[in-house]
Amino acid sequence: MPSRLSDAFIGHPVHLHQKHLDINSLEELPDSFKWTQVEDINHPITDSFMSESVPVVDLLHPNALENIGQACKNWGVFQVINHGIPSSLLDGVENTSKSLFSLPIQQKVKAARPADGVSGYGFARISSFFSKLMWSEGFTIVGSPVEHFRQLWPQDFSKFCGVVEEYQGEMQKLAGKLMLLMLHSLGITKEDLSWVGPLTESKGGCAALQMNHYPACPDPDQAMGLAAHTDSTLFTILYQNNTSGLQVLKEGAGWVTVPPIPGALVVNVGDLLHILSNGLYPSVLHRAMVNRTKERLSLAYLYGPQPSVQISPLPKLVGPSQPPLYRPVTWTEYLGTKAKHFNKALSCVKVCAPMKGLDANDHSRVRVG
Ligand SMILES: O=C(O)CCC(=O)C(=O)O
Ligand SMILES: [Fe+2]
Repeated sequence: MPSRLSDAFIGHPVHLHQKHLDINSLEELPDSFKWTQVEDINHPITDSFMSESVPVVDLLHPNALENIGQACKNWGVFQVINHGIPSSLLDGVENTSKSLFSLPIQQKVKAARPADGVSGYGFARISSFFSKLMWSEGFTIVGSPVEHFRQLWPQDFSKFCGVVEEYQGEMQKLAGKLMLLMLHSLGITKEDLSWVGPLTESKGGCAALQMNHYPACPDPDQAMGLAAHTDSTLFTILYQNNTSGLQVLKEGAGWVTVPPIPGALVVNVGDLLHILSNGLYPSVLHRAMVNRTKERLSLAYLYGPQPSVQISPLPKLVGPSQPPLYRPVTWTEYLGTKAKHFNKALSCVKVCAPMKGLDANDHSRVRVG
């Protein structure tokens, strides 16, 4: 049973049909990047008149706990302010990411992610589920970035490593804090769950840092930055630069843009928290759109438990009238299911059908190309 996150990916190699094409140098959108309604999913795009917006939670507000609970339940996503991460560190990590993606492609591919690996430069892992290509490039870091950064910047890798390591440390602390708040909002304490105590300690959680770059795109209306998906995490903490592009799907409202707020971080519920909460906190479907004139950067801190811990609906949340909807799975096992079934993975670990009609949070209706 793998105990390290990187080992959990080894059994699920990804073979992408988009090799090392440099999208930064393209002046026209090739047909292979043109998405139509068929490749996209069958939900309307909201117009600018929509009245609903993703909640903003102030972590220092006396009602923070209640607001987090409401946001997770109604949206599966919120933006957090007053989170304690210094803005100088956010700027530092944004600049590191900008420097990385500005490198010539020949340099970036020296740190390419291997087919059976998780760390390194490459296109989105989910690309293999779609017939069209996505207008983005990424760099994934699990554990120390030092090996890859030495390949990228043989002379001055250490200053970039320093920034990323500091960011990972701060994210780990914030994730632990948010994990406890989310559990408390469900009426759970860390004494109720044996694996949560160690998880929220300084080196307890497991995480990957995913840097995403969406270059300015000659034809943004036909392109897709990152196709609709849910994250296979407990939750994700995302920093986005000042270019909008992230959208979340809200039942009844369609795609809603998550506007960049200076210094704020986006927190979205992932599939494992969905399972843990027995579907009470829905894993939110999201995607990234692109821009004609501005490049966009985002940094997703993908947070989860120790890979071999069994995740199942919390005993306090199930009972005769609320049967457990999901069977126990480890993160490793779930990543395998996701690698095979993508947006149908949650349905694959479901044990019984919901009482009435379709489960609103079941994304298996999403078309995957
Ligand atoms: O770029 C974004 O806003 C979204 C990134 C994302 O969803 C991911 O990395 O999983
Ligand atoms: Fe995501």
